[in-house]
Amino acid sequence: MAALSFRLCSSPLICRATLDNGRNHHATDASFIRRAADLSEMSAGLTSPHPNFGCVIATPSGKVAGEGYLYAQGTKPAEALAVEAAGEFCRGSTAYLNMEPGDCHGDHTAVSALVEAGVGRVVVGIRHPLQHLRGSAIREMRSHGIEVNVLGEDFQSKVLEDARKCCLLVNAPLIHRACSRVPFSLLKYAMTLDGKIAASSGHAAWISSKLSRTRVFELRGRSDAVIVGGNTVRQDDPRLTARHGQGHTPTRIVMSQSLDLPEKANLWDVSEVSTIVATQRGARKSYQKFLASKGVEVVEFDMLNPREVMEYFHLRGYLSILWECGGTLAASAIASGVIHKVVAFIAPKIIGGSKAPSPVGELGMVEMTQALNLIDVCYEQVGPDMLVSGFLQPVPDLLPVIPSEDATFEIDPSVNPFESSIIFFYKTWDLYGSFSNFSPHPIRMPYGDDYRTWSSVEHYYQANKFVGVENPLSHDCVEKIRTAKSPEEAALVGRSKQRQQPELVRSDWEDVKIEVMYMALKCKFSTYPHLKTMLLSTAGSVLVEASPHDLFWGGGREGEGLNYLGRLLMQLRSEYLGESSVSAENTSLAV
Ligand SMILES: Nc1c(N[C@@H]2O[C@H](COP(=O)(O)O)[C@@H](O)[C@H]2O)[nH]c(=O)[nH]c1=O
Repeated sequence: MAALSFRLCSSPLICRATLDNGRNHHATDASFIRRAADLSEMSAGLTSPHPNFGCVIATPSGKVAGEGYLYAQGTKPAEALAVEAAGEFCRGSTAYLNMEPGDCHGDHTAVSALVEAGVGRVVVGIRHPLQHLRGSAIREMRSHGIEVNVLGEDFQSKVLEDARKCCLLVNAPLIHRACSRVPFSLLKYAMTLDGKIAASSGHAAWISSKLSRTRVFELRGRSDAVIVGGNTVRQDDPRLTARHGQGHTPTRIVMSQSLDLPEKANLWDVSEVSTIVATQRGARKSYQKFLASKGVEVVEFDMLNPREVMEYFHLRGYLSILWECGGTLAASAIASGVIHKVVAFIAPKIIGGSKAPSPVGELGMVEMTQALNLIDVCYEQVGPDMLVSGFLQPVPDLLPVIPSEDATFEIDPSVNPFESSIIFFYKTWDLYGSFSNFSPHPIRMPYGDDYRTWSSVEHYYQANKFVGVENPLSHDCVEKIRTAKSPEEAALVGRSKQRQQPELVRSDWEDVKIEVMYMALKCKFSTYPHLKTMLLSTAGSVLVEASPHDLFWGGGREGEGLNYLGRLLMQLRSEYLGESSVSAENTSLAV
């Protein structure tokens, strides 16, 4: 902008004014984009990690008219919330988004909210990192005549570059998901000034201060899972809970080749939060049975190494993992290239001990020049401790754009990079994410002799477990689920109640659950024409819910799952296709 005006104007005074105006313009854009990035993280710790969206709507005079952020996967988009808050001030305003809209493939709620509100200009921090969503919302907004500027594309400046960096950081997990097959992993440890994570006896309580450990609880609350090795379980008997009093508690993962683990451990108490043990295939079958009897999920791997385990949890839709392991596992994870960021709490204390363990074990480096240098290092004092954090791998800026299926076909028709006969879907941000029961598509379903609206299929499905049971506690469950603020909260309540108080569940649930799900899907896909179109567009392909651990509704890790969700969607699709072929026949007969 400034460059263009400089070329056109003659008097230096005007140029300066225009230039300054351009710079102010940038400063304003940068400050609102940074605000949107901050907003986008507001749900951290409340819900499980999801794509972070924040939206600030500013009037032409630079006043904030409305703000919003995505609370959880499958809830109202940030843009729609900001438009609601801004009301009539949206007309002619500018909307600032940390990231291009698109929590759900094929969903237009965010863009239509901005278009219908009469927003005049949109500034976007970064394009959506996922290939199937990247660029479509920007194209759609421009097609409605909205001026859309993307930082780093339409104009550059230092202040804007810094704002753009904030947008990259708040969605680092999603960006890493877009271009690697592992979740974003953060290695955290606390060590004494002389580099020990425990005394030589193994005693470690406590190295870092209470304030630092509170920060650790926050880090846990921002993670899908916290992972430790067997040694940590034996030494510390940790709980690994978030203990920050907010909503989200991460799954605990133990990696143990031998399953040489104690019978009694805090991690085997899964009443509040689940635990998964990753082990070598065939290890200690009797102990695996013991863990299963405690409600601990055991996942076997042919090769138990950090990359295999991380690729598996990537399939489970995990975005962020916190490694709180000992030095041996930390070294193995770093060597496997799965650690992206390191967070070290350094306490001003000396413990000594030639055998005292250090944070990172053997990496095979013999010269200091081989040391791994952190990038974007931050230093922060936390109480008496020093927090040093930085990236082992930079957040990829310009992603290797994975060519879409059509683009690949154009390049070389003989190459068929995608198994087009099978369509996998899982998280709402995945391709065909709208097929997920967590997608933000409210449905109106018959309820008793009335109708009720449910925020998602998941809300409706979970509530139905407790319908028709005399026990007043069952009615409470239905209400608690119906009013849950997100599909994930509805699932959490439904599943934990079913596990803890099975007597509250309707006696015929196992017989009716498929029918309940089918009715909900039928309502969803007939309520939203674009979803029905998307479903019909998959004709000829097998639909599989790519959940590697839900072996009833999902496809399972090696296809061993029953995939009932995929089956019901295919059944619905053929019903629609049958209808449309019948109607096409009628039409042709009518001609
Ligand atoms: N000793 C030590 C840490 N130890 C880490 O915390 C785990 C215990 O978690 P929890 O049982 O939830 O309190 C332990 O297994 C180890 O991974 N962490 C820190 O931030 N600072 C400390 O000084």
